[in-house]
Amino acid sequence: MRLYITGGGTGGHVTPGLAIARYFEKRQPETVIRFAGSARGIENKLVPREGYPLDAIEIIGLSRSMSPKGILHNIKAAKLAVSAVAKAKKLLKAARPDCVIGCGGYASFAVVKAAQELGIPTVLLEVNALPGKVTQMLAKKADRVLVCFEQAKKLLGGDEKIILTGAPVRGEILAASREKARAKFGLGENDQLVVSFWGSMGAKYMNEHMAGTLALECKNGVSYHHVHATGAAAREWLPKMAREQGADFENHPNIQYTEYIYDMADRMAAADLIVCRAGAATLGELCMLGRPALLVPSPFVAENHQEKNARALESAGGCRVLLEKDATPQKLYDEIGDMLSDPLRLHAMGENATVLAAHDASEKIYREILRAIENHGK
Ligand SMILES: CC(=O)N[C@H]1[C@@H](OP(=O)(O)OP(=O)(O)OC[C@H]2O[C@@H](n3ccc(=O)[nH]c3=O)[C@H](O)[C@@H]2O)O[C@H](CO)[C@@H](O)[C@@H]1O
Repeated sequence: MRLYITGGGTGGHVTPGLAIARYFEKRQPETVIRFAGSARGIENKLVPREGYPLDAIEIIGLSRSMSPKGILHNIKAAKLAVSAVAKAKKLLKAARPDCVIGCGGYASFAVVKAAQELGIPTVLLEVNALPGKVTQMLAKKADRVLVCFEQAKKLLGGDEKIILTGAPVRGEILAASREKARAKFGLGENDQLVVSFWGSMGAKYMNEHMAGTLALECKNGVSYHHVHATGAAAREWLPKMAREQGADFENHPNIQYTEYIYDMADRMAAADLIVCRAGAATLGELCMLGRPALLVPSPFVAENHQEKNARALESAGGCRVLLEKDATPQKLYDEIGDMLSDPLRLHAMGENATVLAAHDASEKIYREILRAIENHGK
């Protein structure tokens, strides 16, 4: 079996692909897997780390602006899309996959489009409640469209090749043990750990606020541990900004920052509270691990879909939602303190989150990919 998995730009389009790859290898160890992504996306860090070959596709997203600059950008994007499809065809002819799996992002558009033109079976995975543009454009010719929300199924027309599987969660998340993870980080029974990050890429505005929150924590000498992932863009300026506001990290070794949390499964499993955005992959992980969260949905995503994701978890009692406009440094600090002050309530919140976990998603996805290959062209 040969699979070609494509997706990228942000982690939310890469980690589900990696989860599918790992699960396929578990079920069919001889599977040969390649990835394709955009030339500059986060997949260039994440995919090689997992030991898979990654082909780069030169492609850029469309601008929503109708200014002369926006129009010029879109002309360039359209030209690149044409050459990206041609390049993807060459890559596919060399890789000869049995199926191409598209997990979203512009690079996946080029590869899935090329596969459809070459007559190779294609499966799309749409992790969001509101299907993205790439899914909308490619769904018609795909052999299967796998979705994670009922709402997405309806919005895509609801025909029988659109299948509700749930989001695949990385194997490390499924295997994580809270006890082992807490021992790994040297946490005692009464130690509390807060883990925060703003999606796979960081977020400028929320990172500015988190700098203030970290400064408040340092100044007030909080008793809990806090690890914040800045994302690549804020790696340099966030700690500087926090220091300017009085964060003396050296004297408060409990308060730490890092560019990216690579051992997220252990960090999440060990955490008493997770503070983050409401991207689909992240929410799937929170539910699978049953961890309580304070969610600050990004308001800058298509049709505000993160708030919809977050409200679904909130109505199950699995998180607290704080809108970005209200998430000042002081408010974040107060909410974190308030949530940690009631461990029983936090525990109940984590338990509530597990109700939304899609435990059999990977197996369902595996079977649908096999069916797509088997029934292709019939
Ligand atoms: C701003 C934006 O467009 N966000 C979208 C993007 O989010 P984003 O790329 O942030 O995606 P998700 O929240 O879905 O996934 C992030 C993934 O990165 C991991 N992670 C993150 C930070 C870190 O330091 N370490 C780490 O391992 C998380 O555990 C998770 O597995 O794709 C998602 C899936 O299409 C969408 O729902 C989001 O709305």
